[in-house]
Amino acid sequence: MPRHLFIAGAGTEIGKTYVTAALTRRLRAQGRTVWALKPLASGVPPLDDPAFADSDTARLLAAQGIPVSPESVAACSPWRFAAPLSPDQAAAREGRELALADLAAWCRERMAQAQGTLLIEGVGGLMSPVTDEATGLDWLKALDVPALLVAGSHLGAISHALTACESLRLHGVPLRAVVVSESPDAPAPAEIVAAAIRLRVTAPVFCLERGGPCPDGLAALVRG
Ligand SMILES: Nc1ncnc2c1ncn2[C@@H]1O[C@H](COP(=O)(O)OP(=O)(O)OP(=O)(O)O)[C@@H](O)[C@H]1O
Ligand SMILES: C[C@H](N)[C@H](N)CCCCCC(=O)O
Ligand SMILES: [Mg+2]
Repeated sequence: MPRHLFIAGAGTEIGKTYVTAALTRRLRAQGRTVWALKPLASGVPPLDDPAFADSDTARLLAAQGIPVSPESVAACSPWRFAAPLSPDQAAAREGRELALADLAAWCRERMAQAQGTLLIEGVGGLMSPVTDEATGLDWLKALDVPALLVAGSHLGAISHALTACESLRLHGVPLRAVVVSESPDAPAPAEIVAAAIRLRVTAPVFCLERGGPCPDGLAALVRG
C-alpha cells in the first residue's frame, strides 16, 4: 500500500493546511518520519513580508519543526505565486507558466526519495485549475497516491464533500479518509455534517473541531 497521501480539498480555505499540520504534528509526536509539502501555492507573500508567516508553506514548515529560510521554503513549495487566485491565473499575472508534467515529476521524485511519509497538500478544491489545462484531480491522478479529503462544515459542505468523493471514485482514486474541519459560524455541529457524509461514503470520516487536534484514528491510517 502507498505510504504517501495527497491532501485534497472539497473547496478552498476549508482546512487542508490546518489538517495537514495537525496530522504532521501528531505523527512526529509518535516518532514517525513525515514531510508535509505544498508544492504549488498561490497567494504567497514574499519571504520578508510579515504576512508570510500565515502562508501554507510557513505553517507546514512550523509543523515539521523546520525554520523558514529560502532553501526550506523552496524545498517545501517550489512553485509559489503572489496573487490569491487559482495557480494558473496567478502564474499568468507573473508572466509565468506551469506544466503538470513538471509538477508531477517533482512530486514523484520526492516520493521516491522520501524516508517516511509525504503529505502533499493540493490547491483549492479537488477540481480547481492548477495549470492552463490541468485540475487538481489530474495532478492527483498523475501521482498515483490515495487522497485524504478535507471538507468544511459550513452550509453546503455536505454536497461539496460528496461531490468530491464521487469524482475520486469515478476516477479510480483511492480515498483513505474524509476529515470535516469545523467552519466558523457553521449552522450545525461539525459532527452532524460528518455523520451525513459517513452515511454515504465507505471511507472513514473524521471530525476536527475548531482549534482541535488531529482526530484519534486519523494518524493510524497513515502508513510508513
Ligand atoms: N479546525 C480548524 N480549527 C481552527 N482553525 C481552522 C480549522 N480549519 C481551518 N482553520 C483556519 O481557517 C483558515 C483556512 O484554513 P486552511 O488555510 O487550512 O485552508 P486550506 O483549505 O488549506 O486553504 P487553501 O485552499 O488556501 O490551501 C486558516 O486560517 C486556518 O487556520
Ligand atoms: C488563494 C487561495 N487560498 C488558494 N491558494 C487558491 C484557491 C483557488 C480556487 C480556484 C477555484 O476553484 O475557483
Ligand atoms: Mg492550504
